[in-house]
Amino acid sequence: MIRFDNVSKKYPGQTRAALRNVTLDIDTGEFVFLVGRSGSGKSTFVRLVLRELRPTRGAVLVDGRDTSGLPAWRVPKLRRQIGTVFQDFRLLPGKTVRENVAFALQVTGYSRRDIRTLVPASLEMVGLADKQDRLTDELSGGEQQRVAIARAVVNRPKILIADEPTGNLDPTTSVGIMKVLDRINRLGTTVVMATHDSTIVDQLRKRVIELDDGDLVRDQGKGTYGYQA
Ligand SMILES: Nc1ncnc2c1ncn2[C@@H]1O[C@H](COP(=O)(O)OP(=O)(O)OP(=O)(O)O)[C@@H](O)[C@H]1O
Repeated sequence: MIRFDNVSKKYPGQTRAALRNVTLDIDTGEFVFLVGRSGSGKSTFVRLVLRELRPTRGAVLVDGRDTSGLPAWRVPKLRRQIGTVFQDFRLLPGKTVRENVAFALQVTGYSRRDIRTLVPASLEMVGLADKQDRLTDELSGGEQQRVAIARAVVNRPKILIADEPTGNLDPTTSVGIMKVLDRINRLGTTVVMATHDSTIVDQLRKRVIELDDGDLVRDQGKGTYGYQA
């Protein structure tokens, strides 16, 4: 589903590459933790998958397609296959839970009928079926992150990328978020989660990919966090 083939990325004006010769394959349906110290290249990795960046060398393939060669008009279609969730939720203020999730579908031209079935189904999956008419500003952090997850997967993307999704949440709330991500993964979505949360990584024992200063230094099945922050 995601393939990095000898990928290097150097930002303009930088002497050191942010990623160096990274080769890996993430199969359909996998759950992968992406770990590494601050500045090790995790966000660069994520941005390459989303084709916000192009590799300086090598190729990034998403669902079999080399993203470098994609013309600009095909990029939105690529991104629709990839749901994204961030540490800071990024919800629309002043709107309800339902409106936040529906918005993602409205802007991509879904019919009202599809929106009426997809939005409640997605909110049900994250455990917010009873909060659809609440303003997101009035929800707890954990609930807001659930809304963001519902929005990310409402169009049933093949891949979900979560960049520090528990970074602003307390440990108990984080466990709830991980249950939701696990449920989405079990339904067939490939999940890549960049995280500094060692407790979660050590508890869930999924595949762990570690970056260190731009190098892929570990790719471990049923892995642990594995380093001291
Ligand atoms: N837009 C940019 N221009 C120049 N250098 C950048 C840019 N973005 C990131 N970098 C550099 O690339 C390297 C990797 O950064 P990246 O943001 O991918 O790390 P990260 O692992 O996501 O860090 P964090 O855990 O703090 O989010 C760092 O040295 C960073 O300073």
